[in-house]
Amino acid sequence: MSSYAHIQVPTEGQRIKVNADDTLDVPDQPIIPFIEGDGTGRDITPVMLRVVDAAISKAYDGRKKIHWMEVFAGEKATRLYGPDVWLPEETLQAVRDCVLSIKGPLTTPVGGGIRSLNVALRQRLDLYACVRPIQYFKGVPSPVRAPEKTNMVIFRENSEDIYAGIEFEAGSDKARQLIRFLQEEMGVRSIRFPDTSGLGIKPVSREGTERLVRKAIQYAIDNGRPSVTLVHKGNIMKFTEGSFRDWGYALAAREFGAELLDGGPWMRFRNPKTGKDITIKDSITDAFLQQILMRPAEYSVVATLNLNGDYISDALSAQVGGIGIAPGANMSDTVAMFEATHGTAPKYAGKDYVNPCSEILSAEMMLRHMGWTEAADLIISALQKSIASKKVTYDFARMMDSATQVSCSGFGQVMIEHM
Ligand SMILES: NC(=O)C1=CN([C@@H]2O[C@H](COP(=O)(O)OP(=O)(O)OC[C@H]3O[C@@H](n4cnc5c(N)ncnc54)[C@H](OP(=O)(O)O)[C@@H]3O)[C@@H](O)[C@H]2O)C=CC1
Ligand SMILES: O=C(O)CCC(=O)C(=O)O
Ligand SMILES: [Mg+2]
Repeated sequence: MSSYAHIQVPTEGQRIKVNADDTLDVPDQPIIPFIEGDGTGRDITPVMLRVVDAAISKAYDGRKKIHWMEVFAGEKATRLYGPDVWLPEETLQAVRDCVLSIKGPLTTPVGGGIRSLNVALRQRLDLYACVRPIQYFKGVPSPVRAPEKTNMVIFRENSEDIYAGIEFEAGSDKARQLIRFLQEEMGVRSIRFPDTSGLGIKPVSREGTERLVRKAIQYAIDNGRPSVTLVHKGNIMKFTEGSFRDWGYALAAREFGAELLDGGPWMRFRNPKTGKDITIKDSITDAFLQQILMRPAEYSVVATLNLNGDYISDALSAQVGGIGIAPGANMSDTVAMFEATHGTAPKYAGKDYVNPCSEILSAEMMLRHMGWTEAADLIISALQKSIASKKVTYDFARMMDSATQVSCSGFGQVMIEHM
C-alpha cells in the first residue's frame, strides 16, 4: 500500500482486491478505511466500529477481523493537513486502494463556503449509484399506521443533475455572461428577473441514466423484487427528467427484454432467476411523494435522479422511524463507500446522544456486500432484540410508550449485549 502523510496503515491485514469480473476478493483480515465525520460523526462512528467488531468476533470466533484505517475529510482533515484541505488526495487514494470504506456525515455550509465533500467524494470516485434501502424493523415507532408496508430500495443517481453543483451566483460576471448568452444566442425569454438571478445547470445524460437504471433492474432480478419505478418530474423538465424516464424504459426493453404492458408506457419482463414478472413503471415525483404515504406496498425498487433521490430517501425513512435508522451506500461497479443517510446534526454533536443505527446499518450493508453474512445477520438480530427491549436513543424513546432512553454509546452496548 502507498505511504501516506497522515494516514496510519495498520501493521496487519490485507487489501480487498477486485477480480477480472468485478467480483471482490475479500481476505479474512481486510484493511477498511473509515472517515469519522463531522458533528455527530464523532459520536456514531466509534459506536459503529465497536458494534461491527463485536459482531465479527462473535460470528467468526477470531477467524475474521477488520483492520480499520482512519482516513480524513472535513474538519478533521483541515486540522491535520492545513486550513484549506477538506478532502486530501491521500484520502481518495486510500479509499480507491482499499475498494470498500465507510464514512460518517460531513458538514456542508448553506449558501457560501465549501461545496459538499459528500458530493465531491461521489464524483471523484465515480460512485454513481446511491443505494438506500428503506425497511421497517418491528417495534420501531413510526408516524404512519402500517409502517411494515414500506419496503423499498432507492437507487439514486449520484453523479449528475442540479446536485452536481454547477452554479453561478446572482450578480456575478459569470451569471451575467450566461444570462446574456441564453437571451441573445439561445432565444430564452423566460428568465423572470435576469439582473438578480443566480443560475444552476442540470446535466442529465443517457450514460448516467442507463448505468443507474441497469443497476436498479439487476438488483430487482437478484433480489426477487416485483417492480422498478422510474421517478422523475419529466412533465416539466422534459429533456432532463423526461429523458431519464425514456432512457430508462428503452434500456429495460433493449437489455432486459421488457415489453409494453397494455400499450405502455409501463413494461414487464420475466425475471430469469425466479420466473416471476418484474414490472417497469414510472411516477411523477410530486404524485410519487403522496403515493408512498398512501399506497407504499405498490413500490419496491425505485430508480431516480440525484435531487429527487435525496428528498425521497429522507421522506421514506420517516415512515420507518426516521433518518436515525436509514442506511446507505455509494457504489460504482467496484469501489463502494457506505454512509449514513443523515447529516451531522450539529445541535447534538459531541453529546453522545443520537441514534447510531444509520451508520451501523450502513456497515451491515458493507458486511453483506463482502459476503460476511453471518456478522451482518448478527447485527440485524441484535438490533431487533435491542428495539424489543425498549432501551433506545432519544428519537425512538420520544415516540414509544414506557421506553428507557439510552445514549448513543449506550445503545451500541445494548446491541453488543444482544449478540
Ligand atoms: N451524507 C452526509 O454526510 C450528509 C451531510 N449533511 C450535512 O449535515 C449538516 C446538517 O444537516 P441537517 O439538514 O441539519 O440534517 P441532519 O440529518 O444532520 O439533521 C436533521 C435532523 O434529523 C435528525 N437526525 C439526524 N441524525 C440523527 C441521528 N443520528 N439520530 C436521530 N436523529 C437524527 C434530528 O432530528 P430532531 O431535531 O428531530 O432530533 C436532526 O435535527 C449539513 O451541513 C448538511 O449539509 C446532510 C445530509 C447528509
Ligand atoms: O452533502 C451534503 O451535505 C448533503 C448530502 C445529502 O443530503 C445526501 O446525500 O443525502
Ligand atoms: Mg440527504
